[in-house]
Amino acid sequence: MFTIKICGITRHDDAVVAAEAGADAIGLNFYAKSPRSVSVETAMEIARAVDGGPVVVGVFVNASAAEIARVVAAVALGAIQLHGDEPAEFVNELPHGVPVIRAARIGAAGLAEAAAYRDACGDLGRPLAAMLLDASVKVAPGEEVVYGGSGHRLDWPRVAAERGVLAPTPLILAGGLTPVNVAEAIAVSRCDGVDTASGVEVSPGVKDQQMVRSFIAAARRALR
Ligand SMILES: O=C(O)c1ccccc1NCC(=O)[C@H](O)[C@H](O)COP(=O)(O)O
Repeated sequence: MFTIKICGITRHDDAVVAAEAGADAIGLNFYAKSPRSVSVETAMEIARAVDGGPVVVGVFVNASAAEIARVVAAVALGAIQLHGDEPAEFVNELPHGVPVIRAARIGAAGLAEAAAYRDACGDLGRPLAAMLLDASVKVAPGEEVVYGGSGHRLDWPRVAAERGVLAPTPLILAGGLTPVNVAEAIAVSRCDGVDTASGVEVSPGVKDQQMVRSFIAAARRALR
């Protein structure tokens, strides 16, 4: 569905730079606790700025189906990224005709859990458009779960070794990707696409526009 996604964009100009540099998708984050969260009004403005360009993906963490439907309609999102603890059955409550990407935080158990989730969505008649593989971050008891944007890397060789269990679902590698490591990440993991948030930033939600351009160019070369 897409191969290069720049996530956590909060500024109109960063979205335009990503689009002009050839991003296939941009991610707008609607999780209020994220430093990259945007209001629906800002999201509408950003989506208008890149109209006809990259797919605009809405990132949600444990939002209600009604809330997601409201945002999808207002912002004309091209895809929904579930990045929380939503069960597989939840996909059936989402607006029809909008592709769903599941973010799976990959820990010690590897990709098997993600494959079971993917299969359950298929059985429900709502196959996933892609699976986004993100890092799982250990937190101390009582601390907030880190759902995403952690800058932590996955075990790329392990992803490559286990990716077959998720075939033929497209795999988007995320977690700690930067302009410097993205080519190696693609070569080693053999994923179909890549996603980055913190790896191209000056500060959370503020993209370094040169890093965005470099990331996209390096990823594009490596994905050829
Ligand atoms: O970026 C966030 O702050 C975030 C918070 C909660 C859920 C998801 C979030 N980001 C979603 C993404 O798709 C990120 O690009 C992905 O987690 C990778 O982040 P990073 O390691 O910073 O590149």
